[in-house]
Amino acid sequence: MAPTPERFAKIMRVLQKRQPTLTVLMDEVNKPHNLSAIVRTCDAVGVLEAHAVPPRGGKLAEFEGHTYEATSGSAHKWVRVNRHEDAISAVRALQGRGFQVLATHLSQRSVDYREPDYTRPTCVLLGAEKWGVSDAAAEAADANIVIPMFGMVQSLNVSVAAATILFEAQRQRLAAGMYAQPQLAPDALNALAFEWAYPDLAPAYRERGEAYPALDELGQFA
Ligand SMILES: C[S@@+](CC[C@H](N)C(=O)[O-])C[C@H]1O[C@@H](n2cnc3c(N)ncnc32)[C@H](O)[C@@H]1O
Repeated sequence: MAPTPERFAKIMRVLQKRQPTLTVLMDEVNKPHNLSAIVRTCDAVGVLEAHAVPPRGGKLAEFEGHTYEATSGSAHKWVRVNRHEDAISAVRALQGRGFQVLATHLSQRSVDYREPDYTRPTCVLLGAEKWGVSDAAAEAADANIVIPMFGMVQSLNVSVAAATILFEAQRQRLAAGMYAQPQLAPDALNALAFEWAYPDLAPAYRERGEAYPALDELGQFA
C-alpha cells in the first residue's frame, strides 16, 4: 500500500537527517529494555544503524526479535542492529571502516565524554550492565570516555549513559551543520526511502535481484 503524502514526507525528512557516521556498539547489553531504550535514542539522534554483541547464553531470537519491541516504541524498525560475534572483532571492523571507537570505560586514559570530536565517524562502545566494557575492548578502542559522577552510586544505567553521550554527539553535529544536509549518499537514501515507504514490496525486489524504483523529479517513486 502506498504511504500517504504526509507519511512519505516524514520518511524523507527523517532519512535526510540520518547520520551514517554515528553509531553504538552494545557489548552484551543483556536487559531487553535497555537494548530497546538505546535503539530508541539512536533513532531520535539519527543513528542509521547500531551494532551489538548478543549476551553470552542469550537466545539470538530474543536479541533480534520481538522482546525489545515494547520499550523501543517501534524504533527497531528504523534502526537496524547488526550482530557481531565478539567485541574486539567488532571494534576492529568498525575501525577498519574509519570509525573512532570511544569506549565508555574508566581507565587511566579516560577523558570527559564531552572532549572527543563527534563530528568524526564515531562509534560509542557500551558495556554490559553487570561488568561493563572489558579491559581488552577498552584497550582496543581509540579512546576511553566517562560521564563524570558525583553521587554515591558508581555508574549510570547503560541506556541513560548512551543517551547522554549520543545527545552530546547530536549537539556537536548540529553545530557543525551535519543535520542540515543529507549525510546519506543519494542512492542509499533512495533505497531506504523505498524500503521504509513500501515494506511489503521491497523484499520481492531484493529476492528478484531487481533495483528499486528511482525517485522522480517530484520526489515520488516512479
Ligand atoms: C551499569 S554500567 C556497568 C558497571 C560495571 N560494574 C562497571 O564497572 O563498568 C553499564 C554501562 O553503562 C555505561 N555507563 C554507566 N555509567 C557510565 C559513566 N559514568 N560514564 C560512561 N559510561 C557509563 C557504560 O557503557 C557501562 O559499561
